[in-house]
Amino acid sequence: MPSNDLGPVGEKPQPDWILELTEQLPGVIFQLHRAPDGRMYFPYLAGSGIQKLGIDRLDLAQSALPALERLSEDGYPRLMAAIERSARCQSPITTKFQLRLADDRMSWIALRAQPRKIDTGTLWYGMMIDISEQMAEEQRLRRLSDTDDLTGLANRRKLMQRLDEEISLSNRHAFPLSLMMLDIDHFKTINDTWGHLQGDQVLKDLATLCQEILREEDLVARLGGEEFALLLPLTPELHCRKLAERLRERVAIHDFGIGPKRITVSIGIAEHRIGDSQETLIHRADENLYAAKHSGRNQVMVGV
Ligand SMILES: Nc1nc2c(ncn2[C@@H]2O[C@H](COP(=O)(O)OP(=O)(O)OP(=O)(O)O)[C@@H](O)[C@H]2O)c(=O)[nH]1
Repeated sequence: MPSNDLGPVGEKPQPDWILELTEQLPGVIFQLHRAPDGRMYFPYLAGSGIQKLGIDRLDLAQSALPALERLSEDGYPRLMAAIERSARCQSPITTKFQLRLADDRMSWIALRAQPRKIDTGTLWYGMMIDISEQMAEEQRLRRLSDTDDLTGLANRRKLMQRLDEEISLSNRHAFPLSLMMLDIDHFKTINDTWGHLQGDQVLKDLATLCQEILREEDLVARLGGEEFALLLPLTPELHCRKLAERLRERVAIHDFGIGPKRITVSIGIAEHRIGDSQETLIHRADENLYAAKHSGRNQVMVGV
C-alpha cells in the first residue's frame, strides 16, 4: 500500500499471505472511521479476536454500534471520550475497557489507535487485545499489597490510601468522618502466658469482631503488632463512640480461646475537622488512645 494512501484497506485486494497472517493474530487489528456527524463503522477488521466477539464483520463494516453496545456501563463513556479527544487533538488513543464477548463473559480489552484526518472524517488505525488475565493478576497483586497477611484485613498502606480519599471528600463536602485507633491491652502478657500462636489467634478473632460490628463501607486495618485502625465514613463522633463502646464491651466478654473476659482493648477516637490532614487526624486519635491507656485501659476516649 502506498504510504500516502489513507483510505480503508478493507476495500483493497490483499495477498493470501497477508490475509492468513492477519487472521491468525491473537487480537484484532482494525480501521475505524468516524464521519463528521459522529457515525462510526469499521472499514477493516482482522484477527482471531473477531470470532470471540461474535459479531459479523460485515455488520461492523456498516456500523460500529453492535460492538459499542457490548461495552460496560462505564466503558462506553470512557471510550467515547477517548475517541472524541483523539479526533480533536489528532492524538493516539490508549485506553482499556470491558466488553461482553460472544460467550457472555466481560473481558478487559486494551485498545491503541492512531488517528488520521481524511476527507470524509477521521480514520483510526488500531489494535485491540484481550488483557483479562493481566488485569486479574494485577488485581490479585494489588490485593496482596493492600492486605495484612495474618488477619486478612487491610494494611497500613491501604488505610493511608482510603484515608486520603475520605479526608478529601470530607474537606470538600463537610461529610462527617471518624477514625478509631484500637490497641489490645497488655498483649505482651497474653503472648508470654499463652504463647505466640495463641496471640496470633487473638489478633485474627479481634479482626473478625471488628468486621462484624462495622458496615461494609467502613475500613478495618491492622497497622502492625496489636494496633488496629477503624475508619468510618459518613459517621459523626457520637455515633462512632457508641460503636466503639459496643466493640469494647464485646471484646471484654468474648472468649478468644483462653476463657472469657481475658482480653480488653483501649480505643481512641477522632472526628475529622475541616482542613485536617491524615497526620493530624491520626495524631488526635492516637492521643486519645494514649489517654485511654493511661486512664486504666479497657475504655474509649474522645476528648482531645
Ligand atoms: N502473637 C503476636 N504478637 C505480636 C504480633 N505483633 C506484635 N506482637 C506482640 O505484641 C506485644 C506488644 O507489647 P507492648 O507494645 O508492650 O504492649 P502491651 O503489652 O499490649 O501493653 P499496652 O499496649 O500498654 O496495654 C509484643 O509482645 C509483641 O511481640 C503478632 O503479629 N503476633
